[in-house]
Formats: sequence, structure tokens, C-alpha cells
Amino acid sequence: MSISERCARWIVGIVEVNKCSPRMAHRLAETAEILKEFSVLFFAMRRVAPLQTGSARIGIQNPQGRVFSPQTCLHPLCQKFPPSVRYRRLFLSELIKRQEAAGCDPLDELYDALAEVVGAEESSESFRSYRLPCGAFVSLLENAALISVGTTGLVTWEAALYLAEWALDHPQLFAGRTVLELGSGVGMSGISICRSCSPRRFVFSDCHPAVLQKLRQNVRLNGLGSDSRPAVRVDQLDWTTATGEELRAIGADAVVAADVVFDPDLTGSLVQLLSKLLQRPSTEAQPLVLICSTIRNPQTYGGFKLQLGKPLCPARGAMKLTVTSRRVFVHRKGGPRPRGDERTGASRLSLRQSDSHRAAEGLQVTNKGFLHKHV
Ligand SMILES: C[S@@+](CC[C@H](N)C(=O)[O-])C[C@H]1O[C@@H](n2cnc3c(N)ncnc32)[C@H](O)[C@@H]1O
Repeated sequence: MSISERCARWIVGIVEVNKCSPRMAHRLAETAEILKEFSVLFFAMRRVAPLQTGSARIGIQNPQGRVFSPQTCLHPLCQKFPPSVRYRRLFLSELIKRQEAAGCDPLDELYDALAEVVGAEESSESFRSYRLPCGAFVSLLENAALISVGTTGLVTWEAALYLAEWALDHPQLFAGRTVLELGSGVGMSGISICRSCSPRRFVFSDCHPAVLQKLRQNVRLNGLGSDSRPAVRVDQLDWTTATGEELRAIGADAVVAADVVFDPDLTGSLVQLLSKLLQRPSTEAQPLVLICSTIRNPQTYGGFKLQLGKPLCPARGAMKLTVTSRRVFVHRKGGPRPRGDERTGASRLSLRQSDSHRAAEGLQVTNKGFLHKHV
């Protein structure tokens, strides 16, 4: 009997029981939630430690423990876009160890999968897949190291997840628009926006050749291209050299960027670029410009805002963008504050990473200055 047949049998069994047991219905719903959480953590290569709590919560010693594997290491997505060899090895060893310790017979398929990764060679790149709220995954080829070949652009940074999550909550700001992303890196925010916010056109951009190569690969892997909907392009665009003409030709109605404020030597050119993007005749609408940042060094970030204030004449405007360590909010100035449950709601892209409690901030940049709020 195949794993899926065995699982199906188990789930049917539970559903049968569930018909006459509210307690079981509650347990089934809890199990489904834990499995989803596991699947999200596994495919985004997050720490395997929650396996302990998760397995304790749904009881790894009984057949339920077996449902972890079809949602993770035995899921077809794991074949198509596998997480790193090292991660799979750790995950499988832990899963098998826990099942054995609980006196339960691990599935043969788990031993087979472990044997496969024990002998496999480690690579400097592997896939991370991020589950969108609609249930689909964005799968990205990323490097293992945060900095490699002289760039930070070969991994997804936390601000990209925040930006994606915020955009997914505000699709109306992107629907039908031409969106330009600056410093796209491996493409997480942009691909999520393309998949969930219905822009008309999306232009990814970066300056580094290795990043552009990986970005193009990821865009293709996620079914996007010049003929897709939205129509997508990947441009080489360097903040230090991009001209006003080049930017006007893109014709962006919205500009987004995640984690682009990290180097004090670059902030000047980034601010100049933003000014060029916002310089439009008074008859034309200003593009919406949203920058999402992780604040690692308050001096670097403060310097960015200081420079942003100078050429763009700081002024108070109509919208505030708020980023917390878990979620991003926008609300009209003087309008209703985000609801309490929105503030504390669980992150939909599972943003719990090592630096998730670091301060983060979102800015809306206008030609009159920027609007922001620290949290
Ligand atoms: C920290 S990474 C962020 C990548 C992605 N936005 C994310 O959050 O995952 C910074 C990105 O900015 C790009 N970058 C740095 N300097 C740049 C410049 N002068 N022009 C264009 N892109 C630049 C890097 O190549 C890199 O992809």
C-alpha cells in the first residue's frame, strides 16, 4: 500500500470517527493546523526544533506521527524543489529517531529518503519554498550563505517576507499597475506580488550579474515571463547609474523594495534614484513607493531617512505604513488604527526566523518626504 493510500485510510478513519465525536473533530482540526505549520517550516527550511512540540501535541507515537512525512520530506514538492541535503538529513534523522524512541515503526520510505541524503553531496544552493495564503508555494533557488560572490542578493531576507505579506494584504494597491522592484534579490516579494496581487506588468531589477541570473531562473521556475500574466521582465538596474530616462521608460505606477538599506555608502545613490522616480510633471500621478527594511544598524537607517528628507522636503502626508516584528499595516492618517487581532495575528508567511524580533520599518516615500512609524 502506498503512503498516500495509508494516509488516506487513516484520514478517512478519523473522518468516520469524527462524524460522531466533537472531540475528535477538534483534534482533527488541530492536527491539520499543525501539519500545515510543519509543511511551512519544512519547505522554508526553518529550524526543526518545533518537531518536538508538534509531535508531542499530535502524538508521534501513534499512527498520526506518520502524517508528518507526506506533508514534508515525502511530499512531491520535496522531489521537485528539494530543501538542502543537510536540512533533509537533519529533519529525517530527527523524525525517525522520535518515532523509534516512541516504539513506533517508521515508514520504509523514510529510511529510503534518509539513505538518499546520507550519501548525497552538499551543494552551495538549494530550494526554499514559501507557502502563500492561497496554499500555493513560491519556490526559490537560494544560496546557503548569506553573503556569497560578493553579494547579499542570493538569499531571501526577512524584509522581503514582510513586504510580500503586506502586499498580499493590500492587493488593490498593485492590481492593474506597472510595478518596479528595486534590488529584487532572488525574487520573493516580487513573485508573491505577481502571483497574488494581479499587477499588469512587473519589472524585477538588480545590479549584480549572479543575482540577475538566479532571479531570472526563479522567475521562470515560478511560471512567470514576458508572456505570462502579469507580463514580467528582469532588468539590470544599478542605483548608482540609472538615468531618469531609463526610469521613465519603465513607467512604474508603484515601486517596491525590501532590505535595500544596509550599506551607508549606497544610501545616497538609492535616495537619488527615488528622487528621480518621483520627479514627474504635475499633470502625472506620482508612483506609490514602498520601502521595507530590517533595522540592523540604527545609524545606517537614520542616515537613509536623513538623506531622504533633504531632497524630498519632508512633510506630513496622508498615509502611515507600520511594520511590526510580525506584520505590516497601513492605515490612513486620522483613520481607524489596525485592529488588535490584526496586530497579533499569526504571520501568514511564517516569518519566525532568528532575527524576527529585530526592529523593522516600512516607509512610504513621496515627493514631499516619507511617512513611517517605528514599532
Ligand atoms: C539585502 S539584499 C535584499 C534582496 C531582496 N530584496 C530581499 O529582501 O530578499 C540587497 C539587494 O540589493 C541589491 N543591490 C545592492 N546594491 C545595488 C545597486 N547599487 N543597484 C541595484 N541593486 C543593488 C543587491 O544585489 C541585493 O540583491
